[in-house]
Amino acid sequence: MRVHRDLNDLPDFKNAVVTIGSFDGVHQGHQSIIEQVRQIALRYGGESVVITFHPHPRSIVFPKDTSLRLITTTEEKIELFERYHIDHLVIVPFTVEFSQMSADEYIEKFLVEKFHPKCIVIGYDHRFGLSRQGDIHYLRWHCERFGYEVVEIEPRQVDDMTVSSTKIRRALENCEVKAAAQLMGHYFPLSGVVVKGQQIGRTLGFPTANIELNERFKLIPPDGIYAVKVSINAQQYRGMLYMGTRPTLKQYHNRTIEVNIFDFNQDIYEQKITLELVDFIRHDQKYAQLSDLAKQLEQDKIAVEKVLLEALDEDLGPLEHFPKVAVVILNYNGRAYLQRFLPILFNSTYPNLEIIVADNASTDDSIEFLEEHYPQLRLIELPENYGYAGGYNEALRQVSGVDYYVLLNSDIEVTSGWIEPIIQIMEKDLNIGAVQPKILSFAHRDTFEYAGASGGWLDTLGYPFCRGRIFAHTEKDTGQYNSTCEIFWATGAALFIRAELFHNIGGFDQDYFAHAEEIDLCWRLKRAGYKIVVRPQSVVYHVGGGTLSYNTPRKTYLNFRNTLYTIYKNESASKLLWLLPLRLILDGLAAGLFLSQGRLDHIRSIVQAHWSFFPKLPALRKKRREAAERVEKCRIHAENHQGRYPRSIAMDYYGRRKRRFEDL
Ligand SMILES: Cc1cc2nc3c(=O)[nH]c(=O)nc-3n(C[C@H](O)[C@H](O)[C@H](O)COP(=O)(O)O)c2cc1C
Ligand SMILES: Nc1ncnc2c1ncn2[C@@H]1O[C@H](COP(=O)(O)OP(=O)(O)O)[C@@H](O)[C@H]1O
Repeated sequence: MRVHRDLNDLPDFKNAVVTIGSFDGVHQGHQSIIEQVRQIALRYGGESVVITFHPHPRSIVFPKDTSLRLITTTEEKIELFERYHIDHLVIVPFTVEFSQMSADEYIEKFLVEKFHPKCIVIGYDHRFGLSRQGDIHYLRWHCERFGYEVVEIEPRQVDDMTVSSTKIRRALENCEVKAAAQLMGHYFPLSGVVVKGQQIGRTLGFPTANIELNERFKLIPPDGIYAVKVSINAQQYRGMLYMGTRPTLKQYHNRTIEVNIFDFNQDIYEQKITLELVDFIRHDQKYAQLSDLAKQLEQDKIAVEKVLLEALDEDLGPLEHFPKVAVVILNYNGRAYLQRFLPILFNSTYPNLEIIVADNASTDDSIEFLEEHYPQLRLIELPENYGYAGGYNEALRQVSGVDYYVLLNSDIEVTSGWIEPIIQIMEKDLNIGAVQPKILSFAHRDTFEYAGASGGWLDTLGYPFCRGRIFAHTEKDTGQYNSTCEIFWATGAALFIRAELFHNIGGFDQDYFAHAEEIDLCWRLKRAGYKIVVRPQSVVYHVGGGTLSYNTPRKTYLNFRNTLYTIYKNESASKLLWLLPLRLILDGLAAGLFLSQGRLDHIRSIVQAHWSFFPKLPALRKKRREAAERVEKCRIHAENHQGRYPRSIAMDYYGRRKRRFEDL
């Protein structure tokens, strides 16, 4: 798009198809006019031209009227028009002199002489020239003489636009920036220049770039805190916006507009900054002390992070390119599953996909089956059964040149478009390390599946549970956990992870053999500052218990031992001092539960688990140190605690009878 601001320096437009207006907000009504202009231009082989004015004509014609409120400044309109692919934007300098042109002069000296239009697209209410003499009829009256065509925008469309502008203004005045965005077809923009403030922000741990607006008529939503997207120098960031009089500060009470930008640390004084308001978080408030405000800011940040992640769902356009994805199934005697589920996997719509089966030394006829029926599939034959952790480590070492790994259990039925929504979000946010889809039960298709459900959480004592499954209680899926959000761990049953990151963070810990190794892997990623996310737009069905059926003594052993490993490797030293002894007691209680059920071999499993952990503690210190080194090597931010439940899930489940995740 070319922007012209000087009427004496316009190009020779080719078959110009022109529309004229103030286009405040460049909302959906305006967008449909722009689309009409583009279509007509296409028909004539001409150029699309939007003419608008700066400053706003009303501010010149009625200089004493200060009630004017604009949704968008001229600079913001330029950025928005850019998105809608017009060829030329002409910003006419609106002066008293310009306003005094007669309707005839406006047509002849301005429209015809400057633009030589082939077509003028205009609504019934458009007026021009001194005292608003000219209208669409007048324009039509002259069309033969000047050789242009007039296309009238449907009256209903014009009226809808007026209604829409009013609704947008009202929504913005009521803090409803999300509703305004829906009406506009884009977020409400707020732009200006970063100026110096009182330098208090940095002392609170939240530096805030103070913004000076450059349009006195700009409509500003009410004071409060908003989740925003931030653009500086064509770079996108996320942040939280504050607008208010800072009642907490004793000495300053001027209204400020300031933004704390996440994951950002640059001096940007005097630079241009544009915000897009995604959602309202809370109203301005007075705090007794600055330390209380700082605590509140921590909470605000969590709320804003959540809102921005959810907003991603609506923002994501189609994928522009398709990074290479390798789905790697680790198979152990799963021929029946391969036969059943591979054809469905091959129906995946994602275009840049390699499907690999790594065989963990199966003793059934898996290999023969694959060689006969899937010669196109890459088969990695492992010499022995390394378990889940070791099997994947070995196999993935042999899978290079791909951007993403998808670790998929053999007993999963995918859905055709299951890959795209996940790659979309991982491409958009580089801070996301791993993602899981929504995991439903293969047998009871409206119910979450035990392993993973709609995302993994971890309680304060290190007990995992899921959004949709707590202990043995799995919930029905009624869409209650359909939002994309951060979690603590993503299930290894269907785990999307950046390929390079998998290796850099050290892959799985092979000592686990199987069970809960993904929690350890995800925890390391979280410690390095990465996000783990569930993307419920992607759905898969899991048979479950496929390789290691639930409730076997072996599984109990691995479960208890591996949980101890995970805690010991990842928890802070000070917390371990009380947590490990407490776990001993709690595991003792679990043993009591097994005793009451007469399942003595499970008690033996717990004893074995402890026996293979506690005496080995000195040796395990090396493991802990190595994990910490890996974490430091991969660090992108401070440790990410999202998805860590601050209470005991057992207390809430058994004591407070909380069965559903949404009741926690
Ligand atoms: C997300 C966010 C929320 C805020 N909420 C409040 C608030 O409720 N009450 C208040 O007095 N100040 C609030 N502040 C403003 C702080 O007082 C402000 O950041 C501080 O005065 C720093 O100003 P400075 O940039 O001029 O140094 C908030 C700031 C941010 C970034
Ligand atoms: N994460 C960040 N968010 C906002 N501003 C930041 C950030 N990191 C560094 N800055 C810089 O610090 C300034 C804000 O710091 P602050 O102590 O609030 O000072 P001031 O009162 O002058 O705004 C910004 O103008 C910007 O130049």
